[in-house]
Amino acid sequence: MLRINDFQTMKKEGKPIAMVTAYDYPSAKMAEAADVDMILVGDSLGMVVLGYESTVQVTLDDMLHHAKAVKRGAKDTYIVVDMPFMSCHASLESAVNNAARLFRESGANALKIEGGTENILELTERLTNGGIPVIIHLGLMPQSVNVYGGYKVQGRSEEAAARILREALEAEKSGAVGLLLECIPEPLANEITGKVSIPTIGIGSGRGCDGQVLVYHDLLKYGVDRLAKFAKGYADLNNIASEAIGTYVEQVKSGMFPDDEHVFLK
Ligand SMILES: Nc1nc(=O)c2c([nH]1)NC[C@@H]1CN(c3ccc(C(=O)N[C@@H](CCC(=O)O)C(=O)O)cc3)CN21
Ligand SMILES: CC(C)C(=O)C(=O)O
Ligand SMILES: [Mg+2]
Repeated sequence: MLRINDFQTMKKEGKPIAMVTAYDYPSAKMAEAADVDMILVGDSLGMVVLGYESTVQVTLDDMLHHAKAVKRGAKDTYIVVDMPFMSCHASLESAVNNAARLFRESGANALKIEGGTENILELTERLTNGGIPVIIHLGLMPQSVNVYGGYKVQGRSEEAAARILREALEAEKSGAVGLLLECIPEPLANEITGKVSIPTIGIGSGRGCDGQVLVYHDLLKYGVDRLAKFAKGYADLNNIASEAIGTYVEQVKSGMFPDDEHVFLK
């Protein structure tokens, strides 16, 4: 299994980091078999696995349930788990307790937290001091979709770009072991990547990040109807799955299944 210092070395040597999300035992096994460098148990599971409108509905117990399954499927891959909606905002004390529980019970290698506010950076310092590696998620933070009024590229204005750059530098100072940059313009992601010594993993943030992450169900076109501009489908499991299930239904109805091969004759 790769460790956090390996990812720093990959950054230094210009070797891209490949990360994919996984949410359960089979997706984790597939990701590990494909030799991904890191798995993210993303709170996007609320949307692509549970069918919620956004990630806002996802709870700490949901994250634990899925993260444990991922860990069982990928025992030898670096696993990052998302802190879900509002789990870090009630108070520093409850945030520390929530993070400690998710980290301890999931067996994750690091936690990812959305936000670069002073409170989140203070939390990052506390968790780091306590032994929990933190990845800070900046740019488009899906848990704030109701504040933005939609999933929109962030950091397009000069002021917003300057703020995100400052948050990135402060996150590094607070001890964050990595940055997740979501949906920011490529030049801003490149500037951040050049100015921090911790690895940047991008989604919708261009070619210059130290690594890339894609949502499993987007990568495989599985259960999602429409891909965002930045996502790339490398397979079409929607068609494969619906054709296979359709054939099964036809064969049951026509009496073709089960056949001799699939019954116990005695
Ligand atoms: N299936 C899936 N893939 C994801 O990458 C993903 C999720 N779900 N759920 C949680 C968040 C939400 N994400 C999203 C979803 C949509 C856009 C989107 O449609 N963006 C517009 C940008 C419009 C603009 O501001 O110019 C796009 O056209 O891509 C972006 C990020 C990323 N995450
Ligand atoms: C989109 C990625 C970065 C994420 O946070 C998730 O999958 O939840
Ligand atoms: Mg997430």
